[in-house]
Amino acid sequence: MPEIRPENRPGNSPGTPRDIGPAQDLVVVRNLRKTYGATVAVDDVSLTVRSGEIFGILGPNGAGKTTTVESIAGLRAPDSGTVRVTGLDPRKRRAEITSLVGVQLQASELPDKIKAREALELYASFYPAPRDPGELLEQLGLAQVQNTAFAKLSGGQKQRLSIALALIGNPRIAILDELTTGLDPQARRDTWELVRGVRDAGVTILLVTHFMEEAEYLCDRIAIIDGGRVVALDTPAGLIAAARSEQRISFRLPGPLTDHSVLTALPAVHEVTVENGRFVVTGNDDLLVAVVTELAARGLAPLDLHTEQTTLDEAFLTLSGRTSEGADR
Ligand SMILES: Nc1ncnc2c1ncn2[C@@H]1O[C@H](COP(=O)(O)OP(=O)(O)OP(=O)(O)O)[C@@H](O)[C@H]1O
Repeated sequence: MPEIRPENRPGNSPGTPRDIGPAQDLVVVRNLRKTYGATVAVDDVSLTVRSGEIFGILGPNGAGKTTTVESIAGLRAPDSGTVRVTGLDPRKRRAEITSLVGVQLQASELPDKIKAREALELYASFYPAPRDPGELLEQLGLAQVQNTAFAKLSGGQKQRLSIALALIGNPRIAILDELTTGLDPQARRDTWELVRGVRDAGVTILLVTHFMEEAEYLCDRIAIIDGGRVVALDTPAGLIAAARSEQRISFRLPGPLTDHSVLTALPAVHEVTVENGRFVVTGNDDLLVAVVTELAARGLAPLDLHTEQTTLDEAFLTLSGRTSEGADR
């Protein structure tokens, strides 16, 4: 019996997990460099995307994100370095790469009058083993608007259509670039759930974004790119941990604590301040347990206790050495 490889199996759908086997290195980028005249778009990028993950490329405008993923899709020729997708050179194996890698079309690139279903059927005709357009319309919640002209679709529907177009060729990898830009919060959430469903069905996702919240919510691993270089690459939790220099807790006390040195003497504590009767204590990872235990030994239970977490936003700023104005673009 011939082997049916997952990427050739028709009808894979969100909610029907593919049997993709153990994770493998699907995309391997080594020392990628790409210039446009005097502009260094990508200086030196190395990363590996494993099968089954949602891999995020996060960074400010002009960081080199799009040039990196376009090189992976074979749309740009690197000046130096190597790119391999399932071991293939995307510039030399165009036909295979086109089937393996689905690229999200920017929604505005479709003609106004084309209907959602027509667009999908047209794109399906470009691929050797496409997915069924009707099934994709159903799965992406577009069946009701399949005969609606593109210009009349809502922002969320246009975005879902662009995801459908990235998936129509039944790819192993989908590149989604600025997936939710311009969407309202509900449409953004809906799109995130959809992307998770696509991944759960076995499509590896390479997600380009400059939204921290999106990267933190969706991605298994994230490469932070800045100035054409990878400045950090880890899980969202790993990036936050790497950037976290100290923990901070704050609380009130039901009774007086006249001598603060009982807290400052604890090895886990760096600093104690009191603002309007509220204690703010910073220290290392053991801070919370150490402080609460010490207070309990004195019969004091802290009230209104808050622990402050480092966010991915703060991690990005720490790891890239940027100011918040520089990151929020
Ligand atoms: N075709 C091109 N010709 C000339 N310069 C380019 C071209 N494409 C990109 N650049 C420049 O290369 C740099 C990196 O661009 P790139 O689009 O890869 O970054 P990005 O991180 O995706 O940015 P954005 O978030 O704005 O899309 C930028 O300075 C950009 O102006």
